[in-house]
Amino acid sequence: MAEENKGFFKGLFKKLGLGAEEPADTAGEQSVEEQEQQEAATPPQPPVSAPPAQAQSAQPVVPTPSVPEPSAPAPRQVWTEPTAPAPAPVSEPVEQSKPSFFDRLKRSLSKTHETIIGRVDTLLLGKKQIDTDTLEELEEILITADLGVKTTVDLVRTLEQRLKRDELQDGAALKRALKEEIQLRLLEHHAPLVVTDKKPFVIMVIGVNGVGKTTTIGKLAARYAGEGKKVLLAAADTFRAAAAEQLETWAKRVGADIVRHKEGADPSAVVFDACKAAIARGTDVLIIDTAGRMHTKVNLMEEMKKIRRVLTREIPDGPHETLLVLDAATGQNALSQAKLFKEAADVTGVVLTKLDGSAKGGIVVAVSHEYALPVRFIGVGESVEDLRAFDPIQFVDALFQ
Ligand SMILES: Nc1nc2c(ncn2[C@@H]2O[C@H](COP(=O)(O)OP(=O)(O)OP(=O)(O)O)[C@@H](O)[C@H]2O)c(=O)[nH]1
Repeated sequence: MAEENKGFFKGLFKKLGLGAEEPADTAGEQSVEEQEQQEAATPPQPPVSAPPAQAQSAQPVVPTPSVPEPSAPAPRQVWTEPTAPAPAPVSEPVEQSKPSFFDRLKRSLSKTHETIIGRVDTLLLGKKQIDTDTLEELEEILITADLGVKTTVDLVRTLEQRLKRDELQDGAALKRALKEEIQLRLLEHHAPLVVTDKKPFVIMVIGVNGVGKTTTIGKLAARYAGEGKKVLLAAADTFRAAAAEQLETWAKRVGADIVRHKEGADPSAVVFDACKAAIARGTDVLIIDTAGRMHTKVNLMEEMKKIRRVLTREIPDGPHETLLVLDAATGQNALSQAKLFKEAADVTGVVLTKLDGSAKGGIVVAVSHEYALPVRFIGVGESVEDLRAFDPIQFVDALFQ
């Protein structure tokens, strides 16, 4: 068995209480993630398979003097986690520090918790025995809770097998088994986004408009700039002037450079200039914002192909990550978008935004399992610290608690 598989099963057995030693390190965690880990009051993390290390190859750095210099970079600010609010009045000596990320995640998932776990609890209330009828009802709950038909059918089939093996004696056992099986499916494709030291490491961000793409780019820029990386943003969403302005505001705020053209300009031209500038300036991370206004698959494919053609001419192994942003609150629509973009744009990772306040968080499981895509980050609010590296164990724990 491959080493990483051993690690995976060891971690899994530990999670299931079947005895295993120390969990392996999660590969590729960034310093912000370390802060997140400290914050999160979660049980020990099982190992997750890190994405295959990308071979180091020297970038053909050909600085071209003719490259138009983008606007001067704002002074770099190092982003840190906001500090805890001021201490409470003396009358309340209880801890008043800001809630841990785990607590915030739990709160964000409270509607999804109601939709899935609340209904499962009602189903199991007073049930002395679990039978196939119970599993049929569970199937209906999961489908209507946005876990997707394919994932639900797979989950329920596995639970049926466990029922036959006499593993589901009561409601508590069924709930435990459901949690384990959801975690397993999320872990199957899980891999954090590892920004290697390729210069520049290119992240192309795609998704339809309004899903939180620009905000996500701003938050990512803050994360990487906070780690001391030199970040350049490419405003290749040229359809809407406000998009580039919004990106520029983020660039100033986090101390990143930006390359932008006039509204309506050719997105590929922005990408070309951004690549040249990134190479010339020794940028660590180049993040490309793209427009999400291609309504048909053919249009989308053509636009993506064109951008990639221009990009790979300058940076032959780029983009190193094609990040699809999906709005979790749109449920099944997000699933359809994942399908369309996966077919058209070689998606390598997903960001699920707006999980806060949404009852459709089950979509995280559906997107990951149905399309075999790693969820890299989740968005649980509008502020910078609300974009978090996705942790399947923590996510499912928060969902079930
Ligand atoms: N509550 C919440 N709001 C979010 C989150 N992520 C983004 N938003 C908000 O969603 C709205 C749309 O975000 P944008 O970043 O402008 O979306 P976009 O996909 O770039 O949209 P276009 O620029 O129109 O293409 C903004 O008001 C964001 O603040 C999140 O995780 N939670």
